[in-house]
Amino acid sequence: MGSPMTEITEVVAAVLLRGDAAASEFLLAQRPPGKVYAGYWEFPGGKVDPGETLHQALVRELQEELGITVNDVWPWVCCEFTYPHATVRLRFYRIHAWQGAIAAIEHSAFAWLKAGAAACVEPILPANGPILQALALPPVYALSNAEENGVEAELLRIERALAGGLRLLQLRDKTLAPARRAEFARAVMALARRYERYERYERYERYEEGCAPRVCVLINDDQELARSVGARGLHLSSQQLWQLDCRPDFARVAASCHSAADLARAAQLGLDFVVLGPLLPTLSHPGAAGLGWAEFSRLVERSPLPVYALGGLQPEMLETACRAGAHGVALMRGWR
Ligand SMILES: Nc1nc2c([nH]c(=O)n2[C@H]2C[C@H](O)[C@@H](COP(=O)(O)OP(=O)(O)OP(=O)(O)O)O2)c(=O)[nH]1
Repeated sequence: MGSPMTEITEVVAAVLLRGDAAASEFLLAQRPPGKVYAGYWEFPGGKVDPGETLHQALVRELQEELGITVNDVWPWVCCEFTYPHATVRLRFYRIHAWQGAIAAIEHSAFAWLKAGAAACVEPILPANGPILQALALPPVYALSNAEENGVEAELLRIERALAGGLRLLQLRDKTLAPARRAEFARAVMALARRYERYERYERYERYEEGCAPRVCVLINDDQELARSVGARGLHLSSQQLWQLDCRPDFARVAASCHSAADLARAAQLGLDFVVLGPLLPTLSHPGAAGLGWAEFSRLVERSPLPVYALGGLQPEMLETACRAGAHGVALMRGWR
């Protein structure tokens, strides 16, 4: 028999969401007196009973705790955390629809919080800090494609997209000549600054001066360029993922992953999110078979980091991706 410290308690937790993607809110609930961590705020949910599937446990917990019925749930991130009382494996699910009115059957109070803004309740269960950060990520991660579109046309596309609400952009274009790429990066940063609005985000020390930029540009592969143009984000290739021994010092760090080992490495380095692919055959690699949705789901099932699906996707595939466990979609051609 294993010692209690090595046993893992399986827990399911629900991120109930309302509003559209641009201004969504999620529900936190306050743990009642008598429970461990009484008074702390959590996502509704609880332990999986013996013999139950994760889905059955989630449906039961939400009926017992909130009096609502759910059936359409999207698997999202999974993290392990060791408390003095137990080591838990928390499976988070995003839920956009339910039947019944939410009632405080077991909790002391509820609060709807704006995704990406400072949490207005405290204390929050210690395992949940990264979860709130993940909720601040938008559904689309846009990848620049100046190589195909030309720099001027790409700047126009970026400006239009920023005006339309794009918040997460990777400057890719690895084959542009270095001076041209630097010029492009400076121009992209100038655009991003024009569309940047700051929101208070004081809980997470990673952000300078307690603020999270609403628009984040991540430079692919080049820390020096990222610093020289003032980008707050860095995107690592899967190769760099294995060359670095610690997380580079940027507000947001992401990486490209192709395997379970890459995903584990990104989590170990404490990155913010990853892209995983290629999902489907792409225009750039037409002959290569993609992972497909079933393999994608299998790979992301235990990922503590939010995952964007990448490769041959269209914006309309966002929901399919989310049902497979993705946080969102990374697009090179389909964003506008
Ligand atoms: N429900 C929930 N539990 C969380 C979250 N974050 C987090 O670390 N946990 C931990 C706290 C607990 O150790 C464990 C959940 O156990 P619990 O005591 O709430 O489980 P339960 O509802 O089945 O309650 P009980 O029958 O044991 O009284 O997971 C979260 O966001 N939601």
